[in-house]
Amino acid sequence: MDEFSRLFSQPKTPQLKQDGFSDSTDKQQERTSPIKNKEGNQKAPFIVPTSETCTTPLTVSIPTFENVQTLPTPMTYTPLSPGNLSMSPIDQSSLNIPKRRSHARLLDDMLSIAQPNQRVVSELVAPANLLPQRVVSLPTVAEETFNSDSAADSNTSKKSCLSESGDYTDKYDDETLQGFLLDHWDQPLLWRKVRPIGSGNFSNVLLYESMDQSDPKSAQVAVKRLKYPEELSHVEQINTSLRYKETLSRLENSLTRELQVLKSLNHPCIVKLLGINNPIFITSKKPLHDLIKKNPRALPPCDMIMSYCSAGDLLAAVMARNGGLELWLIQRIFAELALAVKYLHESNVIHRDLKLENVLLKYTFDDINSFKDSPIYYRQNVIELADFGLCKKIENDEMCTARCGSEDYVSPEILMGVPYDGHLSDTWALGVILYSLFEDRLPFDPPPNASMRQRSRATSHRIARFDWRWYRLSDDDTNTGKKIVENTLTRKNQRWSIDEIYDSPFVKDIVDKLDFS
Ligand SMILES: Nc1ncnc2c1ncn2[C@@H]1O[C@H](COP(=O)(O)OP(=O)(O)OP(=O)(O)O)[C@@H](O)[C@H]1O
Repeated sequence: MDEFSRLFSQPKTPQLKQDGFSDSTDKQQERTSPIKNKEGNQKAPFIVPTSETCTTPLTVSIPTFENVQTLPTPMTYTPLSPGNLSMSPIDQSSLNIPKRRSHARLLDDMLSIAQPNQRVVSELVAPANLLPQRVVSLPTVAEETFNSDSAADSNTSKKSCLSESGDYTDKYDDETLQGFLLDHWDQPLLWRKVRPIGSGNFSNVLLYESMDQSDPKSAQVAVKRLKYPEELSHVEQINTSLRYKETLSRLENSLTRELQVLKSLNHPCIVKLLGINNPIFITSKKPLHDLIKKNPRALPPCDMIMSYCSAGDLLAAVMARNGGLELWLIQRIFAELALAVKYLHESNVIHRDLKLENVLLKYTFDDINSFKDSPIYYRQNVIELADFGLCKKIENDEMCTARCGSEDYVSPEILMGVPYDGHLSDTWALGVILYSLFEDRLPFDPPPNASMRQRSRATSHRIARFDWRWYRLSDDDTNTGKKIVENTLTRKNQRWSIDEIYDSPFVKDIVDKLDFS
């Protein structure tokens, strides 16, 4: 098995519980904690207003981010000027992005699902002696619980669930999926399993092909199979514990939100929900409760039938070619991503989990290169944005309080625990993505040639300090995309909105040429 195959065979790190982050209420609590300077002396307090009163607490505490408790007062963002670096210290041949490590999504909705002994984000600091190298996820307790690679396991439990769960199950076996295209609940269709294609913290994704192949749109589909938490998947009798009920409700909220939002979206650069294995997941407001009532012993599987992107996710694709994506390709991919996010924000949806793994490619880089000069180049989208598990439909000026996202992409205001504007957290994540494509490293990883001390600093610490800089592009004054990064990886009151990103020459030059109609 070569190195890349080995990397990708690693299960993703599950999203993790933050005990101190259980503020699922809308009202933000005041948090207090002394801020210390380098010597450990208490500094002037950092101020966090409450969402309700906007009064000033004396100090702030950052719950459970042990390594963040000594945050300095966030500094003005000062990326080092290109002139300060005569030569990039980065080894141009090395690629430092590839790390399937901390997909540490602080999923507010899932808090009660996590096991008490799961890792927390602050444990994901790079070991002090870590040399620049690829880092993969370390196995965790939760991975043992929901082994993301074990499609076979999930099939087994699926089979036993299904045989007992009534409707929509009789035609099912391990290799065959019965499902329904949206709003065609009276016409069951059959798909045959081809192979697993990916896995996340909350799902396994498998490729299926239609048995009759009559509809090209659903001839090949990606089936996103929800992973039920252990405590929900092996219920031998009706479980009336409070924890069980909370877990069920939170999972149900998250699932129905993802499905309803996906169902409402229609954009070429966004993955499509084509159907579902059981219409109750779409038609009921409380599908899991309804299903449990039907069969209290186990939950039947939830299989979302999605459009299939045959070239996989962007992180995997970038890794497979060891980075070094050409500028025109980065520009094209990012322009489509900006289009997708603009559409989402105009639809009052925030994504909250924008990252390289959630950008899916319809074509390989080689394929894109091969039709780059043909007229279809601008008529065909090359990406689809996926994973709406953390998305939220919001009112116009609604602020969010749920701390969620993936560790490397999360904005400082989310880390700080203050109510945040989800639009701006999305544009922060876009900045992280674009930087990563330009530099082949994540912006808040330990810098190349970092000292032991710098390495031991948490990613969250660097994020809170806006501590990033250009390396590979330090001397490049021609790349107009740099402006997007510089105006997104910055304080929220200076940060670009999606419209500003869209209007920047780097994006506009491409989107003006696109014609997906
Ligand atoms: N429509 C698709 N076509 C091709 N591959 C897909 C598709 N959907 C998902 N994948 C693959 O499966 C992986 C996991 O999917 P997804 O991110 O939706 O799951 P998740 O459990 O919500 O993940 P996360 O832990 O990131 O929240 C993706 O990174 C991608 O590699």
